[in-house]
Amino acid sequence: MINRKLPLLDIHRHLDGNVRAQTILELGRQFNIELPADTVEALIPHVQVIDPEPNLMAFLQKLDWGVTVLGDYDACRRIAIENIEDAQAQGLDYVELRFSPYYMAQSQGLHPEGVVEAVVDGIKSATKGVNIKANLIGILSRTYGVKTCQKELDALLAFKNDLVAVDLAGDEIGFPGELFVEHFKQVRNAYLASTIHAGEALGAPSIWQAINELGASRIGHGVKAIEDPKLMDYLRDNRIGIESCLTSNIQTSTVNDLAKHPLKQFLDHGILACINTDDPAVEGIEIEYEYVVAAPKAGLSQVDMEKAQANALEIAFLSDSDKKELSALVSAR
Ligand SMILES: O=c1[nH]cnc2c1ncn2[C@@H]1O[C@H](CO)[C@@H](O)[C@H]1O
Ligand SMILES: [Zn+2]
Repeated sequence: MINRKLPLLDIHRHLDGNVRAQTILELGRQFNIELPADTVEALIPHVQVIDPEPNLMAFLQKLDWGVTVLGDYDACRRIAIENIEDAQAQGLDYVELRFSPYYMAQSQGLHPEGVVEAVVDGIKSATKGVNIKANLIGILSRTYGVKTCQKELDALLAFKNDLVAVDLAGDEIGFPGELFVEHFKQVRNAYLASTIHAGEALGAPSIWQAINELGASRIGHGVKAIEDPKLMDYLRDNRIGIESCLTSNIQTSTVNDLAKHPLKQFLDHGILACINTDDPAVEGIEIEYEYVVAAPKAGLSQVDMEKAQANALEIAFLSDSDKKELSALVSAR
């Protein structure tokens, strides 16, 4: 269960993997984009994973309608605002929302920089005067290749003051981290942190590469760390956090049974691992489901879940004073 006396965070949540089905329908109509269905019920199987997909890439296809309907910058702003509304409705105190401006821009010919501007603007306006804090992480969608990722990075760096980190997501097997060393040099030079999707589709060497060559201070998924005892020690000793996403790992067939998910072992080893959603609308889950249903199935006790909640705050891209403030706010409620 979620302990409401502790701050509730989701620090691995894709804004563009979390577009409401109703919004996809409405934007489809607004921009005359033909959708595979014209009711929410009939659209669900096209935009949501129902049974586990055979692999990561099959899972990722389910995100596509959510960005295909982004016909203008206001549509991008709208989904950013709705992401804050939904996170707040879930009782989240703090979210790190990540998004790929090129992925959001490409279908309808928008400019990635305009997309970043619209998302930043939407998040700023939606978080004013409400009880939720949010930060943005920019994504390089590796599936589009090295050159496109450079353009995507340029668009993100134009708004570097509005971001806390840069991530690398998409096809880990087809576009391994080795291709993106130059990109993450620029990320470091811009004084931004990096968190990298690694050890999800590839093994432990991909996690070592993310740390040593891309400068990752956190790892998205990191499931395969369990295969390398030296890496397990390294993650613990260097306080490199793991953003676990339990249901996502089942739906991508990264793990075939929650009882075999390594999160419990990460926690027992003293690694700063935490519980997150990934792409909630696409997965048909929310943060509460991860704590109430998925985490117990993965063998976590109440104490483990509270540890995971505390770890999320520990590794969040927030200053120490912001972390203290968040804790104080929550314990006073
Ligand atoms: O679980 C995941 N693993 C790897 N990449 C992902 C995952 N979920 C979403 N994306 C990728 O993130 C970008 C949109 O934010 C897209 O590139 C999408 O394919
Ligand atoms: Zn992810």
